[in-house]
Amino acid sequence: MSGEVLKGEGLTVRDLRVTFDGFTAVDGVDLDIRPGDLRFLIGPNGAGKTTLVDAVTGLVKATGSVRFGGDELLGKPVHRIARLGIGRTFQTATVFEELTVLQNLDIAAGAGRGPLTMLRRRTGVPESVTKALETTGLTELRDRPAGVLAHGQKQWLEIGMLLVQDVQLLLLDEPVAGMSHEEREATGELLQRVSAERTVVVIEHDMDFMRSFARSVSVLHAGKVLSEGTVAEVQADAKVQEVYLGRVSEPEPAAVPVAEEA
Ligand SMILES: Nc1ncnc2c1ncn2[C@@H]1O[C@H](COP(=O)(O)OP(=O)(O)OP(=O)(O)O)[C@@H](O)[C@H]1O
Repeated sequence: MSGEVLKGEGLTVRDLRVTFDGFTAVDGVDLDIRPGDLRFLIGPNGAGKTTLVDAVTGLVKATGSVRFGGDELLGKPVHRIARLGIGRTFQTATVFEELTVLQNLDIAAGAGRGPLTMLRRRTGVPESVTKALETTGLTELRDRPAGVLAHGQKQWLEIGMLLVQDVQLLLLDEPVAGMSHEEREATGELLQRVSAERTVVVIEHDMDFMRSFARSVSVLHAGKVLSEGTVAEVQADAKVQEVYLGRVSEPEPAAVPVAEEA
């Protein structure tokens, strides 16, 4: 890097393991995600991507080590991990539909603050909220109820709610699922802007979206990291082609007759 100092903290995962009733869903994962990265986690269904994010955010028990900045996250409860500047979105948006965009952001900005501070802040729109509206492109829609927003706009609002909490590590679960092409492009550009100052990890199945916007990629398979690197590097990896990416160039299933069992 050219000596520039990126804001944000890196994520270091070592020998992470998550077991459900004897089944190992995450099986010794190591990850080094540097500050300012836009890392995509890809892999077939059941590879362990969501479980990995659950472990980082404290939703499931894990062994090994997950360090963010100077702090060990494993063993800490969910709310303490959140307070260290780690936030996530889920596959379905979780905004307050009856409240306006502004109110949703305002509530998120007030998270963790006392009622007196909240009252004092009522007089104006906090700068962090104004900035989040601009970053997410929702300024014009600030007084609309979140429930009337398009699917993509709700996802951007959720990302905005993480920004106003000054989250330094954003973990996003399939942020472009169900979005139109235009919404995907806008989301990719949003994530690039966000990751200029923070660290962003995206679980994704959309390979076109990954190719267009990932700065780095980790491929998970059966709970392990199968491959890691730039988009070009993982695409060129024969192991990846075999278990995952190769599928996109395979003939349609209909064109492959399935042999009848004798
Ligand atoms: N709470 C749970 N109890 C038991 N098994 C679980 C639990 N959560 C996940 N698993 C299993 O762990 C494995 C990894 O699941 P996970 O959801 O992390 O995969 P994923 O890579 O995110 O898949 P997808 O792309 O389909 O979301 C799967 O086999 C899943 O069935």
